Amino acid sequence: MGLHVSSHPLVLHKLALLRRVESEPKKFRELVREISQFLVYEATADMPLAPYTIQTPLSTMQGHAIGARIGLIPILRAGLGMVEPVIDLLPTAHVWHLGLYRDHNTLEPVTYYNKLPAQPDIDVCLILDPMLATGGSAVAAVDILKAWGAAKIKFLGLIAAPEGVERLQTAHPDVEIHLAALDERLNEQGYIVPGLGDAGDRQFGT
Ligand SMILES: O=P(O)(O)OC[C@H]1O[C@H](OP(=O)(O)OP(=O)(O)O)[C@H](O)[C@@H]1O
Ligand SMILES: O=c1cc[nH]c(=O)[nH]1
Ligand SMILES: [Mg+2]
Repeated sequence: MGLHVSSHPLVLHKLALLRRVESEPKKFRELVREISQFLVYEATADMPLAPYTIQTPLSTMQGHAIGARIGLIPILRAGLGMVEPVIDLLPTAHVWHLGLYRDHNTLEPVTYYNKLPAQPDIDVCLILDPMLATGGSAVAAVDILKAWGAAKIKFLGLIAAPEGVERLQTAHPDVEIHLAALDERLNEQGYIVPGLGDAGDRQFGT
C-alpha cells in the first residue's frame, strides 16, 4: 500500500532510453525531465481542488484550481534535474532544497544543506530524488520534513530497489512512493541493479 509504480507505456519507453549506457548527459537530463512530468502527473491525481468562477468568451462557469500549497523538496544533487519539469507543471510550488550525500563506505546519508524556514508553509511536500537505493537518504529527508512539521509527504523517484522501498515504508508508512520502476536488487556497493548507474554523475557529467 502506498507504492505506485507507473505502468504507462510512455514512461517505460523513456525509462529504457534513460537506463541505456549510451545516453549522454544532455539526453539523460532530457529524459529525466520527461519522466518526472509523467510521475508528478500521476502523483498529484488526488490533489484537492478549489472551485472558482471564470469567464469564457461565451459565459461564466466554475473552474478549478489546485487547492493545496505544494512544496518541492529536491535532494541534491541528483534531484535537481526533477525540479524544473515539476515546477513547470506546478508553477506556484515552493522549492526547498535538501543537500544529502551517501557516504561511500557506510552508505549512510550525510546532510550538508538544509535551509527550511522555521514554520512549514505548505500542505503537501513532494520529495524529488531519482534513486531510492538503500532508502537511507529518503528516510533522512522524511525525518527532516516531519521534524519541521510537514503533514503530508510523497516521494517521487525514477528507480527504486526493493530494499529502499521496504526501509522507507517501515520507517514512514504514511509516505506515498511514486516510481517509474522498481528494480531487482542492490549490489555490494549499494547501487541499484539493473538501475542506471549514478544519477548525479550521469546528469552532470562527473
Ligand atoms: O537510498 P540511498 O542508498 O540513500 O541512495 C540514494 C541516494 O544516492 C544518490 O545520491 P548521492 O549520494 O549519489 O549524491 P549525489 O546526488 O550528490 O550524487 C541519490 O540521488 C539518492 O539521494
Ligand atoms: O544506483 C544508485 C544508487 C544510489 N544512487 C544512484 O545514483 N544510483
Ligand atoms: Mg550520486
